[in-house]
Amino acid sequence: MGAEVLDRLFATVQARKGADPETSYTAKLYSRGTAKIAQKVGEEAVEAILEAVRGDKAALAAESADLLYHLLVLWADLGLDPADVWSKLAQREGTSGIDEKKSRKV
Ligand SMILES: N=c1c2ncn([C@@H]3O[C@H](COP(=O)(O)OP(=O)(O)OP(=O)(O)O)[C@@H](O)[C@H]3O)c2ncn1[C@@H]1O[C@H](COP(=O)(O)O)[C@@H](O)[C@H]1O
Repeated sequence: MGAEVLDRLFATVQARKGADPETSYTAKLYSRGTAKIAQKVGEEAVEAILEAVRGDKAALAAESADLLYHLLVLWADLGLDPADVWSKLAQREGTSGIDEKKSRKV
């Protein structure tokens, strides 16, 4: 169900372009600009990391949802299609991160 939820959420945040920042948090983010949205992604990542280190799985799930939402808003703001990210992940399937890193070192 994960990818479907993300695709639906992306369609929703995409549809918020041009919406009223008074009634839509997503529209408020767009109105604040790319740098602010990127900063929010960083803040939510730090909050997720802190909950992970604390070992609080419920809080980590909530912060991870905040992080993914803000990341999708950042993609939409920049016109990045989530399909491009999904295909990157698909290309990497079956390639160990250890092997990939070795292939980058000469
Ligand atoms: N998934 C989310 C989602 N996750 C988190 N948030 C909001 O993200 C904000 C994060 O809290 P913060 O305290 O960091 O934000 P803040 O108080 O505004 O802080 P600053 O921006 O001032 O730093 C909260 O207002 C949350 O409600 C979300 N807001 C919206 N969505 C989805 O986006 C859809 C469209 O939302 P609207 O654009 O508001 O209609 C919703 O139906 C949801 O599906």
